[in-house]
Amino acid sequence: MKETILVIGGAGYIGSHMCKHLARSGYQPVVLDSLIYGHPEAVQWGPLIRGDIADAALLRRVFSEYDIAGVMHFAAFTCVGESVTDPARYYRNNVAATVNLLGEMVDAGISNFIFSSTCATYGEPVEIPMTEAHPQHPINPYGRTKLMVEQVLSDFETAYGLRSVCLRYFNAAGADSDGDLGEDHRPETHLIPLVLQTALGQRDEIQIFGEDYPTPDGTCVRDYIHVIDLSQAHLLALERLLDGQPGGPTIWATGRGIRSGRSLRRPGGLPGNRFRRQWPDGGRAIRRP
Ligand SMILES: O=c1ccn([C@@H]2O[C@H](COP(=O)(O)OP(=O)(O)O[C@H]3O[C@H](CO)[C@@H](O)[C@H](O)[C@H]3O)[C@@H](O)[C@H]2O)c(=O)[nH]1
Repeated sequence: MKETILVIGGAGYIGSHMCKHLARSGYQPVVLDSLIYGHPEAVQWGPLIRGDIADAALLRRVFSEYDIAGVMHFAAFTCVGESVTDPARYYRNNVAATVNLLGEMVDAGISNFIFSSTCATYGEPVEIPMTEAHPQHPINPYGRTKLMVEQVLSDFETAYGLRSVCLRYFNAAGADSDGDLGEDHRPETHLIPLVLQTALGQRDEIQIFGEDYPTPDGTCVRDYIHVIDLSQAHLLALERLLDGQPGGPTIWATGRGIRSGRSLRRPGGLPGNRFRRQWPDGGRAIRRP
């Protein structure tokens, strides 16, 4: 058995896939999750500690109980629209609680940190394809919370030697190929699960947000990367730090943008096409932040 890795948010979508991948690769994942959004049944490859990273006493207990070689952090709030309407919730959880975690890691002498950042730290692209050097001007509070943590990490490395890799990734999609895990947000706000739920008749309708983007059908473009590929990316980043190599930011994407409007084509294997394009007021679909 290799090292023990603390996976914060390991009961969530990407975090749970990460735990399975860690276990298969010979590591022992230990999950810390508040279970606000996580699913306890998704934690199958190691212990689950229920708690919040804002709780310093809990973190101290976890760090003294386990010999933790590295921390992977997936426990952010991620709904872009909600971050606009309730930014306090996002800055408290995504920034303040994460700074608490990092401070406790420094005190415990744990110096390897893998951070799930986001391409949302870039804002509107000024050049495509984007590289790590692309200017970072996030356009919503969610993206700003992630950028702030990236900046904190840079300062913590300089001052305390806390090394980190920030994975700025695009839209996670897909599910575990054995069927053990999948995507299950409650409430669900993500495009692909919503399309599938609509096609299955579990929802009456889906709206495509925005028809005035500079694309052939006017809908927004995203780059969807498979969650298993993302797990492998996180593992490579972790092993780089465990090998003593320097960290830094890194982009993960497929390089192939897909328009939201294309998601309304009949999903493979599902009967018929339940989607009817309809706008009650005859107007255009409004963009979401
Ligand atoms: O009912 C819906 C839901 C979404 N969309 C659009 O579909 C695209 C994808 O949306 P969604 O699946 O909600 O993902 P994002 O808003 O792009 O955000 C995700 O992807 C980001 C990286 O791109 C991550 O940082 C976030 O955590 C993650 O929620 C966007 O253009 C949305 O406006 C719709 O048109 N209708």
